[in-house]
Amino acid sequence: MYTVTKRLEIAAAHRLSLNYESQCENLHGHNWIIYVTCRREELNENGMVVDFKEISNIVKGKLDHAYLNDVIPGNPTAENIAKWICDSIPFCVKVSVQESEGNVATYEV
Ligand SMILES: Nc1nc2c(c(=O)[nH]1)N=C([C@H](O)[C@H](O)COP(=O)(O)OP(=O)(O)OP(=O)(O)O)CN2
Ligand SMILES: [Zn+2]
Repeated sequence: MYTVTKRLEIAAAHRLSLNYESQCENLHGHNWIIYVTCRREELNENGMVVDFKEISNIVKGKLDHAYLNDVIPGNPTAENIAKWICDSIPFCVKVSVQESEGNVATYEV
C-alpha cells in the first residue's frame, strides 16, 4: 500500500450560519493549512498514487482566494471543507484542515 500526503495553504473568506450569536457570522478570512492524504494499492503509470500537482490544482483551483460559502455545500466549517476536499480528490482517505493555530478538523473515509 502506498500513501502520499500533500500540505497546502490557502487564503480564503467565509461566514458561518450559527444557532448562537458569534463574530464567525461576519465575513472574515483565514489562512487555512490543509493536509491531504491519498492511499492506493498500485501506482499509476507515472509511479504515483496521485500527482501532488493534481491535488494542488483541485484544492487551490477551487478554494484559494475564494468565498467558500459559494463553493462548499452547507456551512463552510473546517469539517465541511475537509469532507469536500476528500470527496474531490481521487484515492483520498484523509483530510485535515487547520483554521488557526489551535483549531484542526479531520475527515477520514
Ligand atoms: N468545530 C468548528 N468550530 C468552529 C469552526 C469550525 O470550522 N469548526 N469555525 C469557527 C469560525 O470559523 C471562527 O473563525 C474561528 O473560531 P474561533 O473560536 O473564533 O477560533 P479562534 O482560535 O480564533 O478563537 P480562540 O477563542 O482564540 O480560540 C468557529 N468554530
Ligand atoms: Zn472562520
